[in-house]
Amino acid sequence: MACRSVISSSLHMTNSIAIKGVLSFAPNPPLLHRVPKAVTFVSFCSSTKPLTKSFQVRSVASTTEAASGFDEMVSGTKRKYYMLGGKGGVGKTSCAASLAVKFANNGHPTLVVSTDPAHSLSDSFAQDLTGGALVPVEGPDYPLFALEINPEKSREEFRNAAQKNGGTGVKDFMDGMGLGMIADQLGELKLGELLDSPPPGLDEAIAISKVMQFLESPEYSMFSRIVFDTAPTGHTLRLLSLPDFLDASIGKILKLRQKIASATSAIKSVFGKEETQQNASDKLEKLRERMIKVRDLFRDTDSTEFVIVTIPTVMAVSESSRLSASLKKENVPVKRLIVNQILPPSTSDCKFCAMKRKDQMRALDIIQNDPGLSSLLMIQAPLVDVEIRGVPALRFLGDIIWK
Ligand SMILES: Nc1ncnc2c1ncn2[C@@H]1O[C@H](COP(=O)(O)OP(=O)(O)OP(=O)(O)O)[C@@H](O)[C@H]1O
Repeated sequence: MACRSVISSSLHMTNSIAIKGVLSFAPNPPLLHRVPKAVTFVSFCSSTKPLTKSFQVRSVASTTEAASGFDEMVSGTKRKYYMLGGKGGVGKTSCAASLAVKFANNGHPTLVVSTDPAHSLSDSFAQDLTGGALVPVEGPDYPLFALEINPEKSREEFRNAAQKNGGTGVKDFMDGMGLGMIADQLGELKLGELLDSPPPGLDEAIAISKVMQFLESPEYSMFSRIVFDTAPTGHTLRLLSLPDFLDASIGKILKLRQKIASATSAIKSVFGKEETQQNASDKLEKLRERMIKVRDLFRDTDSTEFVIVTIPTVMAVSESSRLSASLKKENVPVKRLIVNQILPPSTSDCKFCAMKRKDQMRALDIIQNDPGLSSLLMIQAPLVDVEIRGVPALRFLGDIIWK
């Protein structure tokens, strides 16, 4: 038996076999402006009797009834950061992009940033957003810009600054001056090694610190909402401890540099390198400051929230449970859990759908019994039958998720 149970956009439906209900969203009070929107829920199964309208609307409502608390997310003009993260492929980019569109359509000049080395923002918005610079996204009512950070390029900048001060460049320099003991201390920092074969998460740490650098510049001051589409869980977890590690490493290098400054200044002035070293030192100090800002930003309950995205499978939920525990341990504020791609209701399932639904129920059950996950506000997002690409599709998804 062929069976379909879908939720579809009125923008999308051309061959609606059985449109069962139209639910008009009662929009939340706008910050500046909001366009009312109607979304059509469709459910049909080719060989079974059609669903009744009342069942349809009631069932869909049960899928989406838990409000995301968007009112709270959208209120206020003070800048807020939202970081969306989870296992690979669960829909982080779609959820992040739909949130960014929703903020922009509610009056917030918004920036959506991808720090995932495998960017998919361009695919999600169906626009070319590559290039490592601010790119305007066409479509939303208020300004929405996207930024895909190039981790390779950022890492190269970091490497250059570090090498001049504490990496192999300085080590060789000091070896040459008979300061081997200090050089050994430098070896302990393992910074050169770190940069040569960076662990997962370093790229992301550097990418986010790059964003911090951008945010200090005046052209970024307009953004009141900043949404991060982060790299998959493993990277994010390592990222949380990296700023501390890097901060300590850079701090040690700077201290060391001060110690040897007097010993080397005469030699450096002979070789005319004083100015270059000072510039590099300033750069490193700035990077260190940014790392501290990144660390503080991740833990600032007033302005930042990490939203966990998952799907209803045992594997994804287990990973989300670990992520939630780690975020808690690191004092990163988490309030919401999106369970994405939930099968919409249907009176009659094919064998495949019935099995899938049972699996999903089991995964939802695990969430309810998980001490960390169950304490979060669960937002259930349905599996839709459109590919989430382009602003209209993101707006459609956003209106379902962010209520
Ligand atoms: N609720 C949904 N219904 C239907 N398709 C969805 C839904 N959410 C996401 N998708 C689709 O799933 C695919 C993966 O989504 P997305 O790129 O957002 O995931 P991701 O977690 O960011 O992936 P990655 O870890 O690879 O960056 C995309 O094709 C997207 O259109």
